[in-house]
Amino acid sequence: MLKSINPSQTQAWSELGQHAEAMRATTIKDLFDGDADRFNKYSLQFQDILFDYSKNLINDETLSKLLALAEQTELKQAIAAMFAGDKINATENRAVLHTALRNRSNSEVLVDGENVMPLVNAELAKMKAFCEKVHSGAWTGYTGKAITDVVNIGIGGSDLGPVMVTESLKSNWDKGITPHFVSNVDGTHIVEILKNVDPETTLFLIASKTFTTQETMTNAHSARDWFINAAGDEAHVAKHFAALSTNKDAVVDFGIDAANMFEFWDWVGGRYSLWSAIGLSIALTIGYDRFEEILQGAHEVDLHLQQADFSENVPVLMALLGIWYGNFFDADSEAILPYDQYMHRFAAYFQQGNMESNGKYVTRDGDVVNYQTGPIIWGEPGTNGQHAFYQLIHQGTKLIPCDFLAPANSKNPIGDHHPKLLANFFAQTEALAFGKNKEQVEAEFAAAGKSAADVADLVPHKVFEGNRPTNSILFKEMTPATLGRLIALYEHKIFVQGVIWNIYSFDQWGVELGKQLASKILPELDGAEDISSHDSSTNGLINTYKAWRK
Ligand SMILES: O=P(O)(O)OC[C@H]1O[C@H](O)[C@H](O)[C@@H](O)[C@@H]1O
Repeated sequence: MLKSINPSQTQAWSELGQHAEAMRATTIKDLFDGDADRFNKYSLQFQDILFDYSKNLINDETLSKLLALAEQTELKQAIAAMFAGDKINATENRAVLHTALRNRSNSEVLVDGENVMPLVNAELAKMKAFCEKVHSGAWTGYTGKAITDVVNIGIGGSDLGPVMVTESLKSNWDKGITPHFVSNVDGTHIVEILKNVDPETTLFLIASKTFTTQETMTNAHSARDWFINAAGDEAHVAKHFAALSTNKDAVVDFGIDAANMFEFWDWVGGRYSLWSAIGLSIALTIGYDRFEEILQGAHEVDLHLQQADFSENVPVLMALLGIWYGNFFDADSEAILPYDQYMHRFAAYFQQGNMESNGKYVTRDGDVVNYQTGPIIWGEPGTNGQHAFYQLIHQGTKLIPCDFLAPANSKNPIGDHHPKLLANFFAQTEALAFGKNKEQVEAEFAAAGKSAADVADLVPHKVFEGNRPTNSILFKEMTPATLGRLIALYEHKIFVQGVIWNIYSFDQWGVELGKQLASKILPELDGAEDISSHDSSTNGLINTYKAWRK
């Protein structure tokens, strides 16, 4: 159990409040003007990743107060508790040990007195053996052909991680396997995927921690029906369906052989499960060895979180910077902007990671918080975002701290695409921080031969205030280990923030009510009679749907 400490009652919090007032009087530009060494001071290199946080509205005093907040909210103890297998997910009475899944040191990790590493290692060995069979062609479909396509059927944490990782590592798809992902209960999703795969050479992975999720079970049954219809015999299911789950009974009830089940455990949260059997679609697509490299990269970050001084601890600094803006400057969202087309689902992945973890309004004591918790996360790959929503980041009325991410080396270095891409990354962070003041705008007009009087009306529209904070995360190139590191950095940022905000980051009760109401409404959609059991809006929507449906 984590101790309940209200961060807003700490000494550090009130000092940060006063300090934030003082910092409003300065700008990022002033801070750079006053310190030629600012980049060296406020950037860190972790393995092949450069984390530059110098373009933030912070100074040494800010950092020392933020670090004091981490201390006063007992972050160190919370980190130790998580890695030790304490049941820090108290509302579900569970340990939080996605870190054990990637514990490459194989040191003992105890849950209820039992070392879980033998379980983790056995499951990894099973995944490895399975990948080898599929890749070598030893595992065949019902007509003796090798597998060419893998369809992962899952949603939320059983979908977003595998989608994001396989996409990010697309340059490593060299095992002859094409992955597909079906998540939405909208029939369109599975129908469109099934159009492109051949039952003889397709393997379905039914990915669900609980194996009860409505969307996944519905899609799994439709896939099974489609397959049996083509194969003509239920006995062939064994060669084409595997399950990734914690719920053996439900897997067997569904008709999947327990031998084709890859297991994980209740101490792995869904949105932290790509490191587990849920990662099987990743391992099948890029190869098991590369999957292990992802685990290795994440493990390095796990050690860094535990061992590095907080002042040099990348996920801790990321978390503290988020708290600085969210709690002391009222920022309510953060943008994640990867300048890497392969990372196009990275922000979407961390929408679940952040918003399901830290979208909580009660403290660990059950009291309503008196401060902001988790931010809204959003983002698209650069440069597309630049031509869509950056206007608001540059000149809107909202403060939006942004993370810019990019590889120094492209997997597709054609022509001058990559220098152009990175020039945009660097230019955007520069523009956001330093802006363009009135004098600069006027000087530009003057240089173009325009008189001050003629352009006076236009000048305010062309002024960029700047002072928009960004983090820059530059890495050498996208490799499986690098991706593992990047994901783990963001995961631990979320954890650190949840600790400081005194909330439970590893449950997700907020998604339950909608599910319950949907299962109540589903039978009401049968038949033609009008419904009157809800409020007038819900009744009106249901009854109009019934009247309109063909
Ligand atoms: O893996 P499953 O049990 O099917 O759960 C899939 C997803 O659905 C739930 O509603 C949760 O909100 C998610 O955290 C979870 O990842």
